[in-house]
Amino acid sequence: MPEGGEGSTSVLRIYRVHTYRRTTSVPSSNNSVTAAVVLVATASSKPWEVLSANVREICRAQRADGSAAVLAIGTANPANCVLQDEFPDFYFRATKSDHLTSLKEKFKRVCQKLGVQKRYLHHTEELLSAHPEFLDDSSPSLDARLDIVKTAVPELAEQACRKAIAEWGRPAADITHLVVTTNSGAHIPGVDFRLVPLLGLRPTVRRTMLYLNGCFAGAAALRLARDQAENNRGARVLVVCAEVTVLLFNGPEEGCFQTLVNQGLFGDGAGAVIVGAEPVAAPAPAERPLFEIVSAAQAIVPESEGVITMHLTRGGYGGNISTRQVPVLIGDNIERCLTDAFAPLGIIGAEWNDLFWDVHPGSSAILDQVDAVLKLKPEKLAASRRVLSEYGNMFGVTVIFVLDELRRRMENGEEEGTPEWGVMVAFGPGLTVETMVLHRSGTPAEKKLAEA
Ligand SMILES: CC(C)(COP(=O)(O)OP(=O)(O)OC[C@H]1O[C@@H](n2cnc3c(N)ncnc32)[C@H](O)[C@@H]1OP(=O)(O)O)[C@@H](O)C(=O)NCCC(=O)NCCSC(=O)CC(=O)O
Repeated sequence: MPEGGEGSTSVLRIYRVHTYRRTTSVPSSNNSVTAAVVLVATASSKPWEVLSANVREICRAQRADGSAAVLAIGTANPANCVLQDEFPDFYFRATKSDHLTSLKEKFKRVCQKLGVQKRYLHHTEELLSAHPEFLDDSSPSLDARLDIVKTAVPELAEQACRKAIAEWGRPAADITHLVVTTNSGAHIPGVDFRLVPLLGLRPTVRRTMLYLNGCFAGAAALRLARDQAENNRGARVLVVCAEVTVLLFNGPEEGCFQTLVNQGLFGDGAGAVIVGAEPVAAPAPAERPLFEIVSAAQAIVPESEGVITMHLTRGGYGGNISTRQVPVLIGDNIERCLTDAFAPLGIIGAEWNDLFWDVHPGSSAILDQVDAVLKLKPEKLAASRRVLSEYGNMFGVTVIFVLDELRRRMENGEEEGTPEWGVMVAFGPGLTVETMVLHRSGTPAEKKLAEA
């Protein structure tokens, strides 16, 4: 507030910082507006001077008081389910490569090592026979692949979002922000734009589209959503990650190990999460926080550029995953990343078995390495291993499935003595590591406090 001016003090103007009305059901702290700043000025003050002098208060009034929390989760997969045991036969038949007998045997061995039992894929044998150009990555096929994902990705994303919104229990029009990630596409306007009419979001919803963030995309989107929710009072952020890996599909080739890993590991799916701070009880149904997002960080592993790379080519995706190096580098760096994530919260020397874990299941070898380095009890990565086994590696979508699996296990009492605190860890291109400290909501201690 300005001090020491001449003349009498008067209320110059009330600036509405948020203008959500009660009818929108966006959380509000009074009947008409969520927050307002009353600017007081001397008679001689100019409005802009008053505004300048109050920037700090205006900004403060826009921020939420509590920490962001996951309020609902939804997941979806295409209908076409493939069993890992049957996949080598399908893959070599569909790509007319059955004559590559020793490569097929090697592929069978690799498929058994990845930790995957089952996956869902948009591409079927019919789709592949309609696109023989997809079998050879030197054939120009990018346009055809992009045409497929242009509709398939928004459709899959829509299914996951609808489930999250249904669980949340509020109208889609109450979503204020939308964060969408995919590696499957390169369109503008993108999936974010398509989802507005598909879901009945407001045309004023604030959209952010993240392309090509690899497997850390889900954690990155949640990190962004947390910042949005905490910096915009009343914000309800819909995060959706969706992948349709038809851009990655191509035929087997002697000497190209990368193709074998790509075809045996990755799956299609979508995961949606609604994030908001200060959950509200009215109007019913009350919002139910599942996990509070207490902190979020990202780090580049030193000298890792080139360990995981991806780019678009005329034949779909190009790029490289150094499959032998990735588990080793993750093992060498994970403890430091976790220590750095917990230190600002005052936790030094944490006992890793005291936490619950949502680790991106890049493959079995990666989870084994994390287990070994952190000396985790076998059940700690059970949710990550189950998702890898049932759905494959779905890039950034996977950590959302693991979060949903953790929630399901906690609600069903399958996680005896589940810890209150946990961590999400995701890996991706570079090598980049995302860490997110989570706090489970609705613990017995919290319930007791609420009842008192
Ligand atoms: C590829 C693996 C399954 C291989 O498993 P193992 O190492 O246990 O098995 P192994 O050594 O017996 O290898 C099995 C067969 O594959 C061959 N082989 C293994 N690695 C190879 C390589 N890099 N190049 C060529 N051949 C290779 C072996 O010679 C053997 O052949 P033979 O049987 O003929 O003797 C594993 O290393 C793994 O899971 N690596 C990590 C995968 C990964 O990077 N995931 C992250 C995805 S990316 C991600 O999640 C993030 C993102 O994309 O952003």
